[in-house]
Amino acid sequence: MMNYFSGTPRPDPGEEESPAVRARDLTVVRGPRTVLRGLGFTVPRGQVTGLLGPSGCGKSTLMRAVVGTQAKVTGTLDVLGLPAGHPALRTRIGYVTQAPSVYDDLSVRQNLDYFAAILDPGRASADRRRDHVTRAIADVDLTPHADALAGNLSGGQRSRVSLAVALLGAPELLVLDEPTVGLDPVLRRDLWQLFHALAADRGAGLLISSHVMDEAERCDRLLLMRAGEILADGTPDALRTGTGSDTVEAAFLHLVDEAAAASRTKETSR
Ligand SMILES: Nc1ncnc2c1ncn2[C@@H]1O[C@H](COP(=O)(O)OP(=O)(O)OP(=O)(O)O)[C@@H](O)[C@H]1O
Repeated sequence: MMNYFSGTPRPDPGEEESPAVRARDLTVVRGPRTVLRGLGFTVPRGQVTGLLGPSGCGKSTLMRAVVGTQAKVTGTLDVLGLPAGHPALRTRIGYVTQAPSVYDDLSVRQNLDYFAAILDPGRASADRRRDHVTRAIADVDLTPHADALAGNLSGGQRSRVSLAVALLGAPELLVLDEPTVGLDPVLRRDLWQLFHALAADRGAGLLISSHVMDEAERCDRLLLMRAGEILADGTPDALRTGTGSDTVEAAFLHLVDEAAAASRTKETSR
C-alpha cells in the first residue's frame, strides 16, 4: 500500500493497472539535433528497469522527458496514467539528477526537513514528516551522519542525500540518473538492495540509468540505448539468450554490430 501525503490526488482505479511509464513514438529535439527518435517502451511498476547505453546516447534526455522537465517532446508519453509533466505527478515521482541538489550549509536532516516541508506542509503533519525524514535517512544509510553539514560530506554521501530527498513521500516512480557513479562496491551493492526492496515492498517502479554494463545484470528489465534509439527491451536473461551471449555487455555489443550491419545493408540497397 502506498503512502500518500494529504492533498496528493489518488490515481483513478484504472490508472493503478497502467505501467509506470508508457512511451510511443517519443521524439526529443535539443538544439539542432534530434536526440531521441521515435522511441516506444514501457517501465513496469514494482520492478527495477535499467536504462543502459554509452555516454551521450540520450539517457538523461529520456529521463528528463519522463519527469516533465524536457522541452520539445513529441509523441505519447504517459507516466502513472497521466501525460508526462502533469502537475499531479509532482509528488508521485522521485527524481535524482547526476548533480546532487543539496544545501551545503544545512545538515543532512535539515536538508530533508526542508524538502519534506515543501512536499507535505503544515503543522498538522509535523510528526509524519519527521517519520518520513528519519526513514529516508536510514534507507540511504546516512543515520550516523544525520547531523553533519552536507558541505562536509563526501561526493557519494552527498548523492545519497539527494536520493533520500527523492524517497520522501514514498514516490510511485523513481527516476535515478546514474545514482551509483563514484560509489565504492559495498555501497553500490547496498543501494541496489535498496532499489529492489523499494520495488518489491513498496511496489514502486524504478528507472535507473547507468553506462556501466555490469550494473545491467542487477536489473529486472533493461532498455538498451544507442544513439537516441532503443536497441533492445527485455530481461537480462532474455537478452543474453536471444543473442547467444554470456553477459549483457556481450549482448549489447552483438546488438550494436547487428544494427550497424542492418544500416549498411539499407545504405547499399538505396
Ligand atoms: N542543450 C543541448 N543542446 C543540444 N544538444 C544537447 C543538449 N544537451 C544534450 N545534448 C546532446 O544530446 C545527446 C544526449 O545527451 P544526454 O545527456 O541525454 O546523454 P546521456 O546518455 O545521458 O549521456 P551521459 O551518460 O554522458 O550522461 C548528447 O549527444 C548531447 O550532446
